[in-house]
Amino acid sequence: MAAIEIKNLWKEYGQDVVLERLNAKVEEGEFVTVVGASGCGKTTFLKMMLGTESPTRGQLLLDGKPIPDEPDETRGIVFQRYSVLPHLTAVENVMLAGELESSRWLGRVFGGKRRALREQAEEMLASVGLDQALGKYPHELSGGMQQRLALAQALIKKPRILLLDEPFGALDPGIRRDMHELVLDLWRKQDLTVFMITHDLAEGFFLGTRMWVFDKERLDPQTPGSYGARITYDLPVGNSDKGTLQSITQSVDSTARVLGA
Ligand SMILES: Nc1ncnc2c1ncn2[C@@H]1O[C@H](COP(=O)(O)OP(=O)(O)OP(=O)(O)O)[C@@H](O)[C@H]1O
Repeated sequence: MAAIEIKNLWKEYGQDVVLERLNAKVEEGEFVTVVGASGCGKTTFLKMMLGTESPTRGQLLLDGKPIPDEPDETRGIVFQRYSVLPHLTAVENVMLAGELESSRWLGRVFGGKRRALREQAEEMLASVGLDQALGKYPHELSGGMQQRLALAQALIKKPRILLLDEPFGALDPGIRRDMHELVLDLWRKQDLTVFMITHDLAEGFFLGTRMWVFDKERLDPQTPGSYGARITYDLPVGNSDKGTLQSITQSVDSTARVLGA
């Protein structure tokens, strides 16, 4: 059985169809990169994976059961600009992410549990290269370091699935390359299944084992919300030729022109 199964999935907001008829199976350990025009529903899909949005039709299954409809320890998420508490240090921010999970009602843990959590948070920060920044506050960290902190927060609960919504979009190219290495390392070492949205096709090709293109097959320029996006390409990346890359770029650009009009 595939770890994740998407069966005839739809998402509509009122009259607007955002996603329609998505079908796919994803095995444990795949790294799926998701590209597509702005506004065609990539984040909406990730939110359904996280459980903060529900499908309007169809099913999203994890191990054959509907994916939990609220965030839990199975899934971690990193956004392009992350939100941490500015008055907490790096290690405290990571501990908080672990605390909220292990003590749902109080939101705090004490004594031996707290010491264990601190150790875990320190290890997690070391694994993302922030061992020298445990006591730093978010405003003392660079953009790349802040995204490392966001990764540590997402991973403290040992999720099976890591959801990344353009996590490196705001970073300089050099820093991005370091982050690529880090994310590939975490993916391999922690046996993660990753879904990562990117606007950068080359990044999608480089990082993924599989790339999905979200695009509208049917597009009415007068009412772009009449039809939803689908997975128009599902490619094992690494094996794709330049022509494919070009035709994806053309179709995504023409949808982007209509949606951005
Ligand atoms: N809560 C909501 N209520 C109504 N419409 C929404 C809601 N959330 C998203 N949408 C609409 O759904 C569509 C898809 O949005 P989404 O953010 O998923 O696109 P995206 O592909 O991730 O875009 P981007 O690449 O710019 O982040 C947009 O038209 C957006 O306005």
